[in-house]
Amino acid sequence: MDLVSIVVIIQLFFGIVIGLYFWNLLKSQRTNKSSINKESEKEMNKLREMKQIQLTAPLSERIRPGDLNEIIGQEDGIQALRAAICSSNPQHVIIYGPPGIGKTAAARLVLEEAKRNANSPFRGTSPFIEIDATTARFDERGVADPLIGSVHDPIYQGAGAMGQAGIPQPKRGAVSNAHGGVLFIDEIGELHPIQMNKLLKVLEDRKVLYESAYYSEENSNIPTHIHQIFKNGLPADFRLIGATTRMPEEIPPAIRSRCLEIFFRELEPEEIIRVAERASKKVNCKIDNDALEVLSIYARNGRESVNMIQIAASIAMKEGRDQISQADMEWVVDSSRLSPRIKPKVFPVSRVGKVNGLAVQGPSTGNLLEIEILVLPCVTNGKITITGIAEEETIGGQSKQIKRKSMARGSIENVMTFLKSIGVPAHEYDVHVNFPGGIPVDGPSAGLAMAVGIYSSIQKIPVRYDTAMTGEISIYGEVKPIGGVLTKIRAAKQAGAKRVVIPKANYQAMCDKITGIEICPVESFKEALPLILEAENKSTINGETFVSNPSMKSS
Ligand SMILES: Nc1ncnc2c1ncn2[C@@H]1O[C@H](COP(=O)(O)OP(=O)(O)OP(=O)(O)O)[C@@H](O)[C@H]1O
Repeated sequence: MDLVSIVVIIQLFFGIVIGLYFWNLLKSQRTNKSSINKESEKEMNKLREMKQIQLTAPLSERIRPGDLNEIIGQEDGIQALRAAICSSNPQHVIIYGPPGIGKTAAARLVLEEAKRNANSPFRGTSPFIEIDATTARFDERGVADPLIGSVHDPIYQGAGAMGQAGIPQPKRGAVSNAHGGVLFIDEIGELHPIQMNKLLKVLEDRKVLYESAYYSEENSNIPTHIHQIFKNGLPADFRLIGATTRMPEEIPPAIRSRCLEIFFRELEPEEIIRVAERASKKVNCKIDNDALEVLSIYARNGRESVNMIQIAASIAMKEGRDQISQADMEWVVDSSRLSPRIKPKVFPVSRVGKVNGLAVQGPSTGNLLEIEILVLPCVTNGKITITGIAEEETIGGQSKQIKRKSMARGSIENVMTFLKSIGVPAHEYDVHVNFPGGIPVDGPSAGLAMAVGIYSSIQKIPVRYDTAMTGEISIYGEVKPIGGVLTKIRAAKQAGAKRVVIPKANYQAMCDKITGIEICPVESFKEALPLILEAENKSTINGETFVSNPSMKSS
C-alpha cells in the first residue's frame, strides 16, 4: 500500500468520525427540540385547563369602591387628588395617611375619572401600573430592577439567541410600563435611597437611560430598536402617585418638592360604620344595628371594617341567611382575636391640674393627650419632673437621622419662665408633669396645656373637663401655631370635648367644616385662661387680669 492510499484511508476515517459526530449532534438537537415541544404541549394543556377553572370573585373585590364618590370621609383629600390628576396638566402626587383608609382605592380610581375629561392628556388606553416599594427589590449590579428596568447582558443565563449573538437587551421596568399613564408606588417611603434617586432622574428626564459594557454603536448585529434605546433612552413619561403611612418629614425633600402633597385622614367611628354598611350592601347582606355597634368598637379603619363584614357575611351566607347579626359579629371578634379600639376620652369631671392636651401621631392620626400636674411647695428653688415622655426623639428619614432631646422638656422651661414673669410663684413649687397613656408628645405643642395645668395647680382652680387645647407658648405668653390642627380638632371632638382652644394663627376656613365642637382661636395665655378654667373670679397679677379662685383648696 503506497503512502497516498494510507493518507486517503486516514482522511476517510476522520471524515466518517466527524460526519458521525455532527449527525449525532443534529439528532440529539432534534430529540431535544421534540422533547421540548412535547413538554411545552403538556404545559399548554395544563394552562388551558387552569384557565377554565374560575371561582367566584372574592368578596373583597366586590366590596372595593368602584367610584371616587364611594370613598367615605376623604372628601378634602379626593378633591385635591382630582385637582392634581384630572386636570389638563396633571401633577405628581404623594398621599399621606394611616393604613386602610382608602389611599390605594382612590389612586386606582382617579385615573379612570381623568380619562373621562376631554382635556386630559391621559387617553382611554393609558395604563395604571402599581408597585409596592417594600417588595421592589433591585440588584445593585443592575441585573434586575422592577421599578426602573435593567439591561440583560449576554453573559447572563437565559440571554437566549440575542445573548449568544453578544447583544445586551434592555428590560422595561414599571416606570416605562406606566408611560402615558399613572405609576402608583404604595409605601413610597420605604423605597431604597438608590431607587429613589434613580426615580428622581426618571421624573426629571421623562425617560430611562441604560448602559452596558456589551453595547457598541458600531455593532451591526444589534437590532435598530436596541440602538435607539441605548442612544435615546426608553420613554417613561407618567404621573407618579405615591402613598405612604410615614410623616412628610421622613420623605426625601427632593421627591416632596416635585409632588403635590395630599393628606387622607383617619376615619371617624361613624364613617367606619358607613364603610361597613356600604360593604354589606355590596355583598347583598343586611346588617343589624347591634352588629354595627360591635364593629365600630373593634374596627380601626376602613379595611378592618370591610374585612369584618366579609367574614360575618360569609358565616351568614353559609347558614342561608341574608342578615348579619350581632352574634355573627361577636364571633368574628372572638375568632380573629380583635382588641377594642381604645381612644382616650375627656375626664368625667373638672379637676385641678388635669388638662386635656392634643397630640398627632403619624401623618394624620389625632389623640387626646391626658396631662396631669401636681405642685408641691418647696423650700428653695423648685425642681421640675416630667414623666411619661420619650427623653430623646429621632427625627429624619432613612437617609439622615438625628437625635434630639425631647422638646416637651424645653417647652416646660418656657412655661415656668412665663408664669414667673406674670407673678405666679412657680419657682416656689416642685412641679411634676405626667403624660399617662404612652401617647407620644410631639414637641412644644403641649406648651399651652402645661401652662394651664401648672397655673391651675398653683391657684387651685379646676380645669374644664370638656375643653381640650393645643398650642406652643412663648416666654411672653403668646400662643404660637402648631402642626396638624384639623386632626387635633377632630380628635378633641371624638374624645367628647365640647370646646377646643387653638392658636389663632392656625385658624383657617376649613375649621368651620367641623361641627359639634366650639373652636376658640386665641393669641395669648391670658385670652385662653377664661375659656379653659372653671372659675369665674378674676384677679389681677402685675397689672394683668386672670381668672382665679383662691378659695378652692383642692380638687
Ligand atoms: N374611606 C373609605 N371608604 C370606603 N372604603 C374604604 C375606605 N377606606 C378603606 N376602604 C376599604 O378598605 C379597602 C382597603 O383600603 P385601601 O387599600 O385603599 O387602604 P390604604 O389607605 O391604601 O391602606 P394601606 O396604606 O395599608 O395600603 C378598600 O378596598 C375599601 O374596600
